[in-house]
Amino acid sequence: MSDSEEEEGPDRQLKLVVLGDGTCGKTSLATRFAQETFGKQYKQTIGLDFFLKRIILPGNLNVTLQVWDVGGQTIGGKMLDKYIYGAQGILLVYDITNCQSFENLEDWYNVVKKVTEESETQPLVALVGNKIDLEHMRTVKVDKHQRFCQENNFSSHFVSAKTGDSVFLCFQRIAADILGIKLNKAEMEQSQHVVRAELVKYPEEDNQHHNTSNCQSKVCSMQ
Ligand SMILES: Nc1nc2c(ncn2[C@@H]2O[C@H](COP(=O)(O)OP(=O)(O)OP(=O)(O)O)[C@@H](O)[C@H]2O)c(=O)[nH]1
Repeated sequence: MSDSEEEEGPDRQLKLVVLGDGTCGKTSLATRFAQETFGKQYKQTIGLDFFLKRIILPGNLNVTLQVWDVGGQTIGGKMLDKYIYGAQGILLVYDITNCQSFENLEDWYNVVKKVTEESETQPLVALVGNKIDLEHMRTVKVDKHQRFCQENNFSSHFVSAKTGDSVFLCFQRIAADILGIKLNKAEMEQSQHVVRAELVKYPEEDNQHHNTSNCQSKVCSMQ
């Protein structure tokens, strides 16, 4: 073992379980975080998918996050308890444009409580509102989200798996909270994803240029 490995010590491993209704974006969230990709095509998760990602927290602490992406159809099934068992963090995910996906989190959380009531240590639970790129279609009010967090002592997150907005920050904050590490403002700002939007400039005189192949395209970066 090299000196630097000795100094760093072994990686910490955390099990994070992602729960919520089908199509709220759990797989998209996990793949955005672990692989930095996003697929528009919906492919239902049957049972469970599994992702690993190593992050570094302040103090040079290496943490490997095991992300358990649980299919939305597993609620009521026999395996769900086993997936949740031993988790240090639970992400309760809903789609901000789909009220039902928010209301149903009560059922998901009841399963979590049942599985963990006998455990010595309770998992950290995070409420994650996904699809904030669709803010104009929001049906779940921010107030409702905040109230649910306060009533149950959840940490609060809003993300977009599609654009990547706040996804890394969400996982980083959850890992840091579990390990009792405080992130300062600069560290959190560094983790904010830059959202890239495609700007397309159409020809000014439509009747002269019906062919759009000479459109100019620029990329606009926002934070
Ligand atoms: N606009 C938008 N679409 C998203 C976002 N996240 C996911 N989607 C889309 O929503 C659909 C469902 O996403 P999934 O990640 O497969 O949903 P899931 O929760 O894993 O679904 P199950 O496997 O059934 O549990 C897909 O078509 C995604 O492309 C997002 O942040 N914004």
